[in-house]
Amino acid sequence: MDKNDIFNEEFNGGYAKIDRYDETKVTAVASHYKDIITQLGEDPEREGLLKTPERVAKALQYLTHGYDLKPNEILKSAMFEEDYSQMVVVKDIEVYSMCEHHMLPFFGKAHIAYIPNGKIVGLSKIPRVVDAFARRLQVQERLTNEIRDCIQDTLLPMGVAVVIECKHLCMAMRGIQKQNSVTTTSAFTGTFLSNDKTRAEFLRLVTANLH
Ligand SMILES: Nc1nc2c(ncn2[C@@H]2O[C@H](COP(=O)(O)OP(=O)(O)OP(=O)(O)O)[C@@H](O)[C@H]2O)c(=O)[nH]1
Ligand SMILES: [Zn+2]
Repeated sequence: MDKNDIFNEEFNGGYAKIDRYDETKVTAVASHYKDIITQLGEDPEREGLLKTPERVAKALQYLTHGYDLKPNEILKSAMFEEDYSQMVVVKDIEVYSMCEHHMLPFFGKAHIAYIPNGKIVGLSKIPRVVDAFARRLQVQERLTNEIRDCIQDTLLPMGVAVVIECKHLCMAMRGIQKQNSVTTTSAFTGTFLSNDKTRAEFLRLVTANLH
């Protein structure tokens, strides 16, 4: 099976099959989590917690499965020559990532545009690229730049625009505890950088989604 699809297929089916996980990693991570549960003052042997180390290990493996994906290969698998040179915008792409400082989730939406230069890409591949970079330990700024660079370097379009807006749980359920703050990051190449009108058009198309 295509490695890019291992977790997606399982989760499209609504259920994660245990045999798809890397059992060696699951066992190693789970044993650490058993210690962590003890250190937190809990009893890892009580019924509700017995399988928790393994569950957490599998959850973390899923939440970081982007390391196993090759985003540039994802794009290359569906690039088509096409004489279309207007902006292509894919907006409201759900983002779920983990902040690398606290390993707590940050989540929100990505809005992505490119202007073709002889080639278009299969639309679903853009959210797949977002996931490939988001499902890692991240900061929002690097996530934004990595998506931009991948699309620019692989598809070689006239320009790429990426806007991401996320809530960070490390700022909501701990720390500064701001429940409603949203962080917006953006990254541009080519025409989106050099042409104010093009950038404004992109921002106009996605602004309705910004908080
Ligand atoms: N720039 C950036 N910062 C982030 C992101 N996710 C979390 N952070 C911040 O990373 C910083 C880590 O700062 P530290 O002072 O080392 O950690 P801390 O003591 O837990 O900080 P507080 O969250 O302020 O309590 C915090 O300010 C977080 O808000 C991100 O995606 N981008
Ligand atoms: Zn954080």
